[in-house]
Amino acid sequence: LRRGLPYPPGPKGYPIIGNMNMMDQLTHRGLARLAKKYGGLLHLKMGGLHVFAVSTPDMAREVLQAQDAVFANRPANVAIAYLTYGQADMVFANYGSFWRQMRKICVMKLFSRKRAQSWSSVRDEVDLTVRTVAQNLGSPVNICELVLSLTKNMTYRAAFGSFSREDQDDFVKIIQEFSKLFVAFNIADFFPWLGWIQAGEFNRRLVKARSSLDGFIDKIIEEHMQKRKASGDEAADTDMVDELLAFYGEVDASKAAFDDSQSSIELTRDNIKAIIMDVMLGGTETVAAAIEWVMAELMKSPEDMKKVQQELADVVGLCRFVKESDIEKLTYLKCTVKETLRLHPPIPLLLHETAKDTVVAGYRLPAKSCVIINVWAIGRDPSGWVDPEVFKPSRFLTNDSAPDFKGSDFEFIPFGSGRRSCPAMQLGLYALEMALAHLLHCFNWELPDRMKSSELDMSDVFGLNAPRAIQLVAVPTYRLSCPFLVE
Ligand code: HEM
Repeated sequence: LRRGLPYPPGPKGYPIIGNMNMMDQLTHRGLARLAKKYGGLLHLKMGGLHVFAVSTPDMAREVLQAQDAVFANRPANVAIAYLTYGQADMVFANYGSFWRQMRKICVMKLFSRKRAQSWSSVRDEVDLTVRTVAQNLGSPVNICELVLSLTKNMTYRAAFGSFSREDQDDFVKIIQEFSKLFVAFNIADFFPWLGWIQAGEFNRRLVKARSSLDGFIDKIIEEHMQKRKASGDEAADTDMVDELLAFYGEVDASKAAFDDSQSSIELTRDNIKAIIMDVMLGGTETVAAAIEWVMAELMKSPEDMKKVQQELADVVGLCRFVKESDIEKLTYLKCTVKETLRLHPPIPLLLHETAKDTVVAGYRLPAKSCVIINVWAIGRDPSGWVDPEVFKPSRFLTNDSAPDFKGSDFEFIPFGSGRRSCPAMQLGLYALEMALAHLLHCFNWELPDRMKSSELDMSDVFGLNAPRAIQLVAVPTYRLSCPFLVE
């Protein structure tokens, strides 16, 4: 029956290559343009690979709710399979008992509110960032660099505990190379029989990247194991590596079956390395891009900046610093964060894969197809939003039915929805809100060189994330009445 059904509409392709001449359209903007012509579920054929793009809230509901289990796998290209030790991590693991166990460990041991060290890493690094700004009052500050260094330090501290600056720089370079390789064009992904054309050079790059990560994390794992031995496994100050080492077994767990009935879980070194990489990739640029976009939107809209800062003055006052307990009362700041994540979701395209042949809206989708959910287009879809292109935080303020990002309002899914949604949403939001509350409470921000807010460029670029094309630079002045003590 399914074989008789048509594929969803899409641009006509050429024999053999299909739509590979349209590779450059596989971005959030390119796919949104195609969706205007072909609809909320469209079909492209990239060589031998079927690709489906989902661009409306209704279609997202079909895929992420009605048939969640069918769409819960991840497509793994050659680079992803190699760099994740054969999908031995959580982000790229296929849906099943292995992924379920990994996710349980990560949620309970790394991202939960009970893991105080992840959350205190946020507070310590926000504090250091505020001090850095206080030392540069009156001078232009590159906000992109400032917040990227904040989130890198935050994740690095949470993952590895203490760190030296050189170690961190090396690690950041390794992760950047991983990000590039994940999205690099590799002909073997589309025509496996043509892989030999590129194989030599591409494979050498993959091997080099993975052996750098091996060398780096092996050293850290050894140090942590020594520390555990010395303290009899009971060290009070545990970081993510310590938490993961508690599950370490000298078995080859990539081959071990993780069935749900197993009461004890064993992780290999490869699992531990791959999870740490997930955390660095998942938690660094996402949060940094979101902070920078909120700052940019507020500088572009002085009215909203005034409302956010007035709220901070009302709730916190101007003679003490923001405390964690203030955050829940900062309603307008929270609406501003939501509105920014609607317009600039840090992960604009979600990548899923079909586990079996299926039917959506009367169309056929074969097993092992790549399904791209365009969160960026969905957040701007006129069926879900009034004036979708306008930045208006108050749209989240007025009524109880305003969409929330918990995943059941399909017009607003910056953290995804369903089984594969972000497991660290609370931690990510905490970092985002703490950083913004401090930066906007302590300082006023002006654009440099008398630039008008209307002149601020809001273009984005496409990669694994969608950061600003032009880095935001602004000049801080101190706003509080209590003195700032820079040690
Ligand atoms: C503003 C911050 C963040 C945003 C907007 C965000 C967004 C997302 C999205 C959209 C997904 C994929 C959902 C899907 O494919 O359906 C995801 C997955 C994931 N995120 Fe986040 N994220 C954020 C922060 C973080 C942080 C701080 C961490 C870790 C420290 C993290 C770790 C992960 C992991 C491990 C996954 C993979 C889950 C899986 O495949 O089962 N994220 N995130």
